[in-house]
Amino acid sequence: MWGAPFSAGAKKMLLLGSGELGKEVIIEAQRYGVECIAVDRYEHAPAMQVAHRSYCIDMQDPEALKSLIRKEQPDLIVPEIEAIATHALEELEQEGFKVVPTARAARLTMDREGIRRLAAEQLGLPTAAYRFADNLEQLQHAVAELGTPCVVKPLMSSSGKGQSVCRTPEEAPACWNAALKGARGRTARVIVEAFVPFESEITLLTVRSASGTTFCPPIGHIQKDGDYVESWQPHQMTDGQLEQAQDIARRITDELGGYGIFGVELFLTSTGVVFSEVSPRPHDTGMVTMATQDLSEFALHVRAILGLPVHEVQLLVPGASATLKANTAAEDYAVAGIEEALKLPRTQVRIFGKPETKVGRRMAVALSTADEVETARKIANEAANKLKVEVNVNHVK
Ligand SMILES: Nc1ncnc2c1ncn2[C@@H]1O[C@H](COP(=O)(O)OP(=O)(O)OP(=O)(O)O)[C@@H](O)[C@H]1O
Ligand SMILES: NCC(=O)N[C@@H]1O[C@H](COP(=O)([O-])[O-])[C@@H](O)[C@H]1O
Ligand SMILES: [Mg+2]
Repeated sequence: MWGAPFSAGAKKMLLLGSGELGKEVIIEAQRYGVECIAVDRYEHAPAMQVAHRSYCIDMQDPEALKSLIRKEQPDLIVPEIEAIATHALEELEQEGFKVVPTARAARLTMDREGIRRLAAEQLGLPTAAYRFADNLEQLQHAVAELGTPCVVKPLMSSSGKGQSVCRTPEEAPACWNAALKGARGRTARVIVEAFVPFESEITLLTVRSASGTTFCPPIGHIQKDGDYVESWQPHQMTDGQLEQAQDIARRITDELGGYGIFGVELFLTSTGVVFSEVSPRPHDTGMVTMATQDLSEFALHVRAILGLPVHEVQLLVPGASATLKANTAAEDYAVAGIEEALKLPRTQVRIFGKPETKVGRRMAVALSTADEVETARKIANEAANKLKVEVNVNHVK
């Protein structure tokens, strides 16, 4: 039970990170009459454009974070990205604020070391062999121990930023420099992972709610340079693989606790299912659920975090998503080709409305459904190819 937005009895949700995923979370929360506050490090972020109000702060600055939250007094603090001063969230939780799903989950998953040690060393989940390194010498030692190819990632980064595959020991210095450049956080430490020769990879969206734990049908995806370019649902798996995947997802999400959706990333290999990482929030590859499920991953997240019941998720139709990325940096841009994309059958597009482009920045996504996943993938890719980011179009206002 809650009052209208702006009233004393309003239910207030404060989102930390305001990208394309947060935009959909806020749209779903608005449907429940929740008062929505969007926060990010830059102005006019996508979720800010659909929120009741917004703030631009450095979310890695604990003092800035605490003073905003104490001022706003939200009922729910919803992390939408990893790069947040999570120790400040733990302090706020101690004061009685509710962090989604929990402040500890946000802290452990923002840092690849935290979640990897928990998954592999505490829970005994199968993962790639790994080492950590604080400098080039340690990285070279780790590469020698793990063998090549291996994958080097900054401890704090997402969407593949700063990640590289080290194919020979000679490539180690280039990998070290790439990690330093791409790290979002304030640490120079990296994780080095043995390369997993997977047959396919999936996201198993897992919802923890007042009704218990429920799983969405598996989402298959393809990543380029560590970032997702295409996803589809359902992904064909054997009963045995699905059982292993759900078992891993249940163990890691039970350990993290709290209510909300989790994107559990898994590799399917010839010898079994391997845990990769988990997001305690909606997942980019899960955008496909806006077209395929009765309740999208965003609707499920909002329902779960509000403490509402969540029933078994219904897959209504097979579908796929394909992304549009910018290839140059520009402040003036437009997305062309929307009409052509929408001429394709059973296709929708979502344009995120980011204020500027950057090299490799995700700007929009095409969503298609069909009677077969393969057809949906083909059409979603065709639709995304019709979309173009045109820069410096010199719009006259
Ligand atoms: N050890 C590995 N072996 C093989 N491929 C890997 C390995 N680690 C990562 N990858 C590939 O790189 C992709 C991105 O890796 P990861 O999920 O760790 O990065 P990320 O920056 O956290 O991405 P996101 O934030 O989009 O989830 C994986 O989905 C997979 O395709
Ligand atoms: N893999 C994580 C992911 O997809 N996160 C999504 O991307 C946004 C950042 O985009 P930007 O880098 O273009 O600002 C985040 O805010 C979130 O919505
Ligand atoms: Mg990932």
